[in-house]
Formats: sequence, structure tokens, C-alpha cells
Amino acid sequence: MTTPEDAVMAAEAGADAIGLVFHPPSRRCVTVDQAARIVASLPPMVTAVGLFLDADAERVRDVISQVALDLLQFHGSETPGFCERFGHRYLKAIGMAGGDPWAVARDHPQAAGLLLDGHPPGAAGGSGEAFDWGQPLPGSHRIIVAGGLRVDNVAQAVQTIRPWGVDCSSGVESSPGIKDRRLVAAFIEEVHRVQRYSGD
Ligand SMILES: O=C(O)c1ccccc1N[C@@H]1O[C@H](COP(=O)(O)O)[C@@H](O)[C@H]1O
Repeated sequence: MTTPEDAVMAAEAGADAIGLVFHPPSRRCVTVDQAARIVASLPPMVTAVGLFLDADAERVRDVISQVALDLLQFHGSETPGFCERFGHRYLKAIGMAGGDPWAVARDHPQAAGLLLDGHPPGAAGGSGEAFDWGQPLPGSHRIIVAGGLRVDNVAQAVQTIRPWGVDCSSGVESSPGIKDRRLVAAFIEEVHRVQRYSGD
């Protein structure tokens, strides 16, 4: 999310969480001030997630001292010691195009969950790339599926992996960083539909 309006729109459509990218090369990267305004606009019970990709510890500390993030999401080669040092719960993202989810799961027993994304390890997320949902996955952690999800394929991802959650960025955008109200609502409705259908 890059604006309070988009964040509130997603929350009102039923999103459990919204993501804020703190990775400057990204077209979705927000400033600390922007992020603080977005988080302040959120209704209660909606989780604010901060995304980092191999940021240094000072940068993470600076952000969390000014933005009330509920969860950190690390997309790079951050070590368990690095991820755990901020006193926040975290998700460890894995680039599934060549990444080893079993090794990451083993290395990050403290992670609140694993976020499986479709890009190669080391590349930024938000690329809209999906991975092979049929492959065996570690059962040690709650799984969030990301990468290339859209209204027309999220049901298949949910039915194949039966994850704890799904995460969608580019698939519900009209342009990078700008969410499309109609696509966001349709995506969340589809997730709720498949959840009811699956009896979860
Ligand atoms: O969106 C970005 O620019 C980004 C940059 C650095 C790390 C992660 C990023 N995005 C996250 O990637 C996943 C999947 O996105 P998509 O649905 O395939 O577009 C999601 O968590 C994004 O927030």
C-alpha cells in the first residue's frame, strides 16, 4: 500500500493485513512519514506488515521506531539472528524459483510464518511471478502464499496448498503501487468463497 485511502479501502473490503514496502528500489517503497500516516488510518484489528529486503539493522530500527508495525517481513538473505533482534514477530519470505523452503524453515524456527513468493532468491518480490504450488512444502510453519496471485488463480492456490493466508500485490493493481478497488474487492471475495467451499 502506498496511500491511506488504498489501505482503508482494502481493510473495508476485508483484508486482514496490509503491507508497506521499505525497499527503496521498489516502485512501491514508502517513506517513514507516508507509512506512519497509512498505519494511523487503519481500522483496529488490521495488521500492518513492514517489508524489508536485506536492509541494514539501523534502517529497520529507524522504521520501527516511527511506524507502528505489527509484523516484519524479510525478503532477502537475513539470518535468524538478524530477524529476531528487533523484538517484533516476523515472516520470512522465500523466493521459490530456486530457493529451498526446507532449509529456510529449518533456519527460522522462530518465524511466525513462511511467505512463499515466486521470484528467484535475492530478487525483489512484487514481480507477479507464481511458483509451482504442487511441490511438497514444509509443515513446520504457517504458510502464506504470495507471488502472482490474482482473482482467477487464487482459488487454485488455496485448494492446492491450503495455506494460512494469501498475499497479493501486483495482481490487484491498476499500476505499480496503486490498488484497484474493484480488483481488491473481487480478490477478497474469491478468497472467502473458496474458504467456505473448502470448509476451512
Ligand atoms: O512489491 C514490491 O515492490 C516488493 C519489494 C521488495 C520485497 C517485496 C515486495 N513485494 C511483495 O512481494 C509479494 C508478492 O507480490 P505479487 O503479488 O507477486 O506482486 C508480496 O508480499 C508483495 O507485497
